[in-house]
Amino acid sequence: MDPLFMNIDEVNKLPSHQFIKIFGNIVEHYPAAAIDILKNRPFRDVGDISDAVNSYLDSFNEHDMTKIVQLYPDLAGKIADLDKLSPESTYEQISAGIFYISANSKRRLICMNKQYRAKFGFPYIICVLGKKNTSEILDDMESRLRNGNEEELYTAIDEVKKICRLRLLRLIKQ
Ligand SMILES: NC(=O)NC1NC(=O)NC1=O
Repeated sequence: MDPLFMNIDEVNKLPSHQFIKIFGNIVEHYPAAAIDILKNRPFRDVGDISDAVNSYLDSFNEHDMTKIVQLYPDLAGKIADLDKLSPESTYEQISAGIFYISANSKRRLICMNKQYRAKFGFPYIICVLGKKNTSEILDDMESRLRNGNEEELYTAIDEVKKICRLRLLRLIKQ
């Protein structure tokens, strides 16, 4: 997602197809979120759009929440290695230094990614922008691996919401 700063009036006036094109990856690989929140226009500000996305996600049952979190790529996973991440994820993972972690940290990350997927059935998700360093992420992953299934699904959805908000902030002028 190239930074494209629009103000809120411009967002409110976008033709629907353009709105969906621009906001179609606010929830990773899930343009249905952008289509759904269209009905909430006009928005007052970024917070208002973010609230609309959050309410949309909160309306899901656990089965559908699981489908959403399964759409996210692993941190430093195969998709990243193949350079096939979405532009948004690429920006986030590069900015957070995930692309440049040491070989040791990468081994630890890959190993915990595997354990996490095996336990929960979806990838470990954390909003990486704003994290101090990769050890903060690795420590969080280690601790979340001890969570129960339901608690972890809601934690993952909370991280999806944070990622959405930061994606919106990259698009809309405050
Ligand atoms: N798995 C995971 O956390 N992925 C991500 N986190 C984030 O902030 N951007 C991502 O692609």
